Amino acid sequence: MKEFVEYPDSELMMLDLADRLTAELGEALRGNDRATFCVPGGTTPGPIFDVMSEQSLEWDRVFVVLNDERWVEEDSPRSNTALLKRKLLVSKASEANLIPLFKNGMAAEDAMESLAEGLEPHLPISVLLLGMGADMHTASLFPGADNLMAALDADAPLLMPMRAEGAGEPRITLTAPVLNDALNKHVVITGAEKRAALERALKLPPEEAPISAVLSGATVHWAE
Ligand SMILES: O=C1O[C@H](COP(=O)(O)O)[C@@H](O)[C@H](O)[C@H]1O
Repeated sequence: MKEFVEYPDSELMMLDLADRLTAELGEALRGNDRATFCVPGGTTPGPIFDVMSEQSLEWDRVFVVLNDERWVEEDSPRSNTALLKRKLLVSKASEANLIPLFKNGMAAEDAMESLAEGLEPHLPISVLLLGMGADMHTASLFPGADNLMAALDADAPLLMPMRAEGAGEPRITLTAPVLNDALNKHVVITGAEKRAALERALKLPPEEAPISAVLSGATVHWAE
């Protein structure tokens, strides 16, 4: 891990982190014609998205992709794509471009190739924000998942389908090498349980604690 930043409260963390991510995207756009912003789903990042969506940036040059998607249709409350469309891709950020990680009416395994083709031109990721579950999963790299070892491999493809007991539905995830190639890497976590899980993960191999596979060079942001 590069740095562990502890904030007095989660509201302040979300505001500070939003500013930092927007600044890093701005920096990426100064040197390139476009930037790729890779973000988590789940319950944590909503307040960051709320702030960022109102911030001034050349959003039409930003390409947004999820770390992972739950293989459910967009009308499901579990859809990470729906969260993005509701929280980030609104207001000023409605100009940003979404790189899809879901295809209606197809199995994850069958959609993998065409979704990877859509992602490939936008790599490496300019700015990566990851979340983490209390079980030490990040993206959809779950402990005990069927394709975990393949997704951690340095030669992994860009995307992999993933099924795990703790995951609920089938998943699709960016793999560890794609996440690790990101030019700026952040992890956001809240609460004592996740902080304890992160501390445990630092002593465990990635097959037991997948978050530990992507911590190198990452700044971890924590608040109660
Ligand atoms: O299922 C998922 O979980 C993680 C963590 O979610 P949270 O609700 O505990 O914040 C998330 O980072 C990932 O993108 C998501 O698909």
